[in-house]
Parts: sequence; structure tokens; C-alpha cells
Amino acid sequence: MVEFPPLRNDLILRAARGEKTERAPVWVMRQAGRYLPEFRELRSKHEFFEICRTPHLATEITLQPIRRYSGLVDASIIFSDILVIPQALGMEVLMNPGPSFPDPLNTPEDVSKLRQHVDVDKELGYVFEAITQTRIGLKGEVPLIGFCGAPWTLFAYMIEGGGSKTFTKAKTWLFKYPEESKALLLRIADVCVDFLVGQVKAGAQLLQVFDSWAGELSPHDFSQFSFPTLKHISDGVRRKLEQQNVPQVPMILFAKGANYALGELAETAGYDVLGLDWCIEPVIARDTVKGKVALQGNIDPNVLYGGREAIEKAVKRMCEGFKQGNKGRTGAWIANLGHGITPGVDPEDLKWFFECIRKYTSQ
Ligand SMILES: Cc1c2[nH]c(c1CCC(=O)O)Cc1[nH]c(c(CCC(=O)O)c1C)Cc1[nH]c(c(CCC(=O)O)c1C)Cc1[nH]c(c(C)c1CCC(=O)O)C2
Repeated sequence: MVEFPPLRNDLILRAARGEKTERAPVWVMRQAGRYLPEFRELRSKHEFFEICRTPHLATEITLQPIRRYSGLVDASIIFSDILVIPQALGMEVLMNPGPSFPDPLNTPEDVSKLRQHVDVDKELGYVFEAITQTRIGLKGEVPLIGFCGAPWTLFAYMIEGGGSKTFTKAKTWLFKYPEESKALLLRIADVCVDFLVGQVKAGAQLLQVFDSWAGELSPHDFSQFSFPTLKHISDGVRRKLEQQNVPQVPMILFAKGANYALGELAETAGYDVLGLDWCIEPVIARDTVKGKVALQGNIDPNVLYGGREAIEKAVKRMCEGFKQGNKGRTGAWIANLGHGITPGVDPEDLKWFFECIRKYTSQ
């Protein structure tokens, strides 16, 4: 492994391990994205997946919010996309402007079109290279988060051929071909494991799994189809890191909309941190997970459109909620939004959000 500059801010690593911290660490999902003029400027010259596949461009974009919010943000997340796994499996994915698959999986027979064995170094080595370059470029300022999409969310994209409001096609698979669905979900999970392990070896210091469509499943179907794959990933990553003598890193699971499963996830899914969307009160989440995991989240990203007074009010309320639920203790909480930041947000309002987090969580 490459030697990287020493880390100067390990707040998020300590919080992720459940330790009490002097203030809450903060970052936001999609922090390198379209709300930033410097991102839009670079993006105007390159295709989306071209940036993902060009390590020095992915590195530059990952560093943009770290430069702009230096001293205010406590983590970086590698610029990439969850859909690089379907690409590694051999599917074509376009971004115009949302993701679209020209040739989605229509029936279980189509699974034979996927690559049998995915060599992640060969297919996704560009992400590993971007992670290594970013670690060097960060100069130890904050830790770097690696990530992947969860199997159920990727399965849904691969079958729907893009985003969906009803998930009719993906759910048809679950209910019509449950065994074939489970087999495909586990196949995707195996690629996730190798991809995450590769990211850690390349320099990722935390990992986040995004199950963005978890909330589309009933609690029962989540436990049948998504939960086993999430557990397969946490077990597999930890086992492979141990086998290869690579130090373990904290793992975050963001299963959006799966607040119904919070207790079970805290108990048995094998993640250090659970990300929350805005549909659950922090105090209730705290009581549900009973201190077994750290929490991350969870303001509605649209609060950032409400102006400074609204942002400050929402941050204050959230900070009080996360403290109370833990018997007055700050810590074991990573401040974030409840989903990704959206393109219309004024970057100065995000700065204000970071400043408010600092104000209300400093002891
Ligand atoms: C579902 C999902 C996707 N991608 C991702 C998810 C899970 C998180 C979530 O639920 O939002 C994850 C993702 N996508 C991107 C990152 C980069 C790291 C970060 O800043 O958080 C991450 C972590 C960059 C991106 N991924 C995408 C962009 C914008 C593309 C552009 O420049 O045109 C960025 C910056 C494109 C993308 N990629 C995806 C969609 C639906 C879209 C289009 C709509 C949108 O922008 O929200 C799939």
C-alpha cells in the first residue's frame, strides 16, 4: 500500500466507531456535485462517466468542496457513481441527464449477458487510482470515504433501465422469479465486496453502502431481498480485509426509507453507522438502535432552500435531538443531510449549514 500524508482530522473515524467526540463531524452526501459552480464548469467540458473514469478529473472534483469548505467539513467522498458496478458487469449506462440503460435486463435469461466473473482491478481500477490520487491530494486534511450502491438498488436500475416511480419491472422479478432474483442480488453483492475491499486497499478510510431504494420494499420484502445482501457485504468485506492483512475501516449503511428496519439493522447487519433520512426523529432513532451503532443524518435536503433562519432552526433542532437520545452525550453521531444535496442550492447556504453544525455541537 502507498504511504499517505498523516491524517490531521479523525473526528468522523472516532464517531463512526461509536466514540464520544468533542463536536459532531459533518459532511453531506453529493457534496461534490452540481450545486458547485466549479463542478459545473469542469462538467461542461466532459461527459459524466468520462470524469468518473479519469482519475485526475475525479480527484479534482472530490477536492473542490474540501477546498471551498476547508476547516468546516470533516470528510470527503470519492467522486464516482453507484452505476459503475452495472458497467463492470458488462451493461451500458448513459447519463442523459439521469441514468439510462439502453439494454436493461428484461427476463432472467438476460442475466447470461452479464460478465461471469468481474475482475474489479481490471474493470474498476480507475476508481482505485482516483482514490489513491485523492488521498495524496487531501494531504491528510480529512478522511476519504469510498462507496458502492447496494444490490437491491443496483438490481432495480439494471432491470428498470433507469429511475422509476413504481418499480414495476424490478418488483415483477422479485415476485415472479424470487429465486433468480436472489441469485442475481447475491452476484451483485459479490462484486460490491471486491469493489469495496479494493477501495480500502487503494486508500479509502471509511465505506458507505447506498441502498437508495430500500424504502420501496415492504419490511418483509426488505428482509427477504435486501437485508441478506447487505449482511453479505459487511461480512465479506471484513473477512477479506482480515485475510489480506488490511486494517479494518468503519462501514456506513444508508438504507433510505428503511427506518422500519432500523432496530434489526443495528442489531445484525454488521455496520458501524446507520444513515438516516429525514422521515424519522433523531430521538426515536437513538432509542431504536440502543447505542449499538453510530447514526448519521438527517435534515431534509430541501431545508437548504429555506434561507439562513430556517437552516439554523433545523440544525439546532436536529442537534438537540441527537443529544437527548443519547442521554445528553454528543458523539456517536455524524451530522449530514437525510439524502444528497440538490443542484439548486446556493453554496453559501451550505457553508452556513456547516457553520451552524459547528455552533450547535461544539461543547
Ligand atoms: C441513486 C444514486 C446514483 N448515484 C449515487 C446514488 C446513491 C445516492 C442517492 O440516492 O442519491 C451515488 C453518487 N453519485 C455521485 C456521488 C459522488 C460523491 C458525492 O459527492 O456524494 C455519489 C455518492 C455523483 C453524481 N451522480 C450523478 C451526478 C450528476 C450528473 C451530472 O453531472 O449530470 C453526480 C454529481 C448522476 C446520477 N447518478 C445517479 C442518479 C439518479 C443520477 C442523476 C440524478 C442526480 O444527479 O441526482 C445514481
